[in-house]
Order: sequence, then structure tokens, then C-alpha cells
Amino acid sequence: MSSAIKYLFFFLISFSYAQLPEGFVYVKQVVPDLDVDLRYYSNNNFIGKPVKGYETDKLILTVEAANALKKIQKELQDMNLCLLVFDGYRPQQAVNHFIDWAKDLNDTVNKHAFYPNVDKRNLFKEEYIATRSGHSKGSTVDLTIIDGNTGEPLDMGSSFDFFGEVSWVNYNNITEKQKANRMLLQQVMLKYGFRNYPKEWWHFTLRNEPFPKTYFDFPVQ
Ligand SMILES: C[C@@H](N)C(=O)N[C@H](C)C(=O)O
Ligand SMILES: [Zn+2]
Repeated sequence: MSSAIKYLFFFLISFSYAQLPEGFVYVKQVVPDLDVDLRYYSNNNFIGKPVKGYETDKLILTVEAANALKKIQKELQDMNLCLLVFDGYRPQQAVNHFIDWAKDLNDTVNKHAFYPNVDKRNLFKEEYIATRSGHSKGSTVDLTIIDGNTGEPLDMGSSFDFFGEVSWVNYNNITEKQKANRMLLQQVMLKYGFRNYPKEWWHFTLRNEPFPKTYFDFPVQ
């Protein structure tokens, strides 16, 4: 490719990304081969429709969190595995949408798939959803591991955002294979500086997060 064409290519690419606050990146610019399925941009989530503040399916994180994911992806690829990310930076307006949704107890369209055994009124009380989320600080991710050949997620014993005891990391009544898959995810995430939230096997926060006290609200666009 000639340098003029290269320049044009990067010029055009840069138009598809908005300007982010300093310290944040579009993760695909750091880890181009990362699989992302931003669930809150879709109907496939616990509220059953796209969430406010998610205007595109582009994953955004702090630079530090994205760099850590790059190392994790590399380590997994050496085992013919990859990461699949469901959520990263989450604006406060999205969290506020969750809070408003929770007030309408008649709206249970996706209860069967995401919280069949938890009363909707208890989702915040039981800490499956937070009113002030680590995600809004930009260094928290929800993710799993997929098989490099098939693209199928490893069996973790429950699906992403299945709110209930079966998703607690140390839940015992799952198969040895499911436990081993959870442990692999734990091990690789902890190795590169993340800590897990014990009630959700998929939720990890960078220990040395650069914005530990700031809840951001810029949209995902
Ligand atoms: C909603 C779920 N994906 C999640 O991220 N839960 C934690 C507790 C949060 O809301 O920060
Ligand atoms: Zn999460």
C-alpha cells in the first residue's frame, strides 16, 4: 500500500471514532482482533432493549484496562482461546436507565433468561446491579473466553448476566469442567491486574484503575 493510500485509510478510520476524554480508548484500536458483543447496545440483555447511552457497539475502556486486555488476549491465543467482551465503560445514564427500569415491576420481559429466581425488586439489593457502577469509572469489564476454532464460549455453568447463586464464582454445584473454565478466566485476569466480583464470574475491575473516584457519563458513540 502506498503511503498516500495508507494516510487516506487512517484518515477515514479516524472519522468512525469520536473524540474520547483523555485516558480512554476504543479498545479495538489497541486489540484489533478482540471479539465484542456489547449487550447493552442490543435487545439481548436483562431489560430486553438497548440501554440509554449506548449509541454504538464500540467497546471503550481506560488505556490501562485496554493494555491489560491486550496481554490477556495474547496469553489466551497461545492456548487457541480468545476473549469475548460483553461490556466495558458504562455511562451513568445507562445505570440510571437500569434504575428506572427496576421501578416498573410489571416489565419482566426477559426475567426467564436473566433473573428467573430473583425477585426484580431485589436485583439492586442483592447487588447484581449497582446504582453507582465500577463500569462508569472505565476500568471494569464483563467478559468470557471463547474457543479459537469454533468461536463458541467456554461453558461457565451460567450465562453472562444470569443473576443468581449459580453465577457466584465459588458456586459448587456445577461440573468440574465448568469450575475449571471459571478458574482459567480468574487466573488469566488476576495475572494481569484485575480483581473479580465474587457474585458474577464475568465481572472484573483493574486493581490500579486510573479513575477510582470518577463516574463518567459521556455516551458510548
Ligand atoms: C449488570 C451487571 N452486568 C453488572 O455489571 N453488575 C455490577 C454489580 C455493576 O452493575 O457494576
Ligand atoms: Zn460488570
